[in-house]
Amino acid sequence: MSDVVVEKFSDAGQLVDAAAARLVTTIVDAQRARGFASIVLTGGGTGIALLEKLRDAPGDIDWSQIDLYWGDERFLPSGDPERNEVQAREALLDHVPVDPDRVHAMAASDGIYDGDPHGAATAYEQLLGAQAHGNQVPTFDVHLLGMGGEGHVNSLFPHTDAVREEARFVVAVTDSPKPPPVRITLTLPAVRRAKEVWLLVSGAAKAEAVAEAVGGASSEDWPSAGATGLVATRWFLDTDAASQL
Ligand SMILES: O=C(O)[C@H](O)[C@@H](O)[C@H](O)[C@H](O)COP(=O)(O)O
Repeated sequence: MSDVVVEKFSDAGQLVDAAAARLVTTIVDAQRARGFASIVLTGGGTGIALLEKLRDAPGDIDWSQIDLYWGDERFLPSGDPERNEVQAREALLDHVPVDPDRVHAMAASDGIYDGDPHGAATAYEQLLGAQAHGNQVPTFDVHLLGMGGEGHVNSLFPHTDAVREEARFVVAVTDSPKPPPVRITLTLPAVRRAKEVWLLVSGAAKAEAVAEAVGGASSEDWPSAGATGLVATRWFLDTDAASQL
């Protein structure tokens, strides 16, 4: 049984600062222990603010020894500012010496998977398998997540095939209730391959979903309830997001 850790902060800025500091330590520890770290990035305001903070305060991170993946992506043309990858590059990756071969972005809609998000999802699943040293998915050190007010994480929305998926590790979503409609997402079985899952959540609009997920609701109703790490699940909450706990 993995640990569930709930940490509360006075506001979103404090939450992001604490998560960034902890991420530096986690990455450095992983690099010292086995030579590299493996992190799944997320989009959204909080996830991108975390990357900006990491750019300002990177500690002893060895940028050449880190594998970066994405938990989900909006299936849009390359360079589109709404792509999580583009936002992550602007916030952090363009400014630090990461190894481009270790930055594993999901396909854009104007490349070889033009019109074929399912093909793009399959390709990303194969990429994960190729990086997994005999497993189907790498054992990520940390899978970062934001959360929507209805409990969505990655592009896993309530009462959808994607959140119910048990076999596939990456799927396409073609009818996302939040625009844009077409996305690629890791599934809950892939999220659960992370040693630690971190959920960064701020604001009163998320309070009900936080309470439901931490309280053990069904992931079909509240997807974040199913986002658990092998070793630990850490909730970084501001006071408002924690107000219904
Ligand atoms: O793909 C998306 O449409 C968003 O990225 C979304 O999934 C976001 O991550 C969460 O809604 C949390 O967003 P905030 O961190 O901004 O609250």
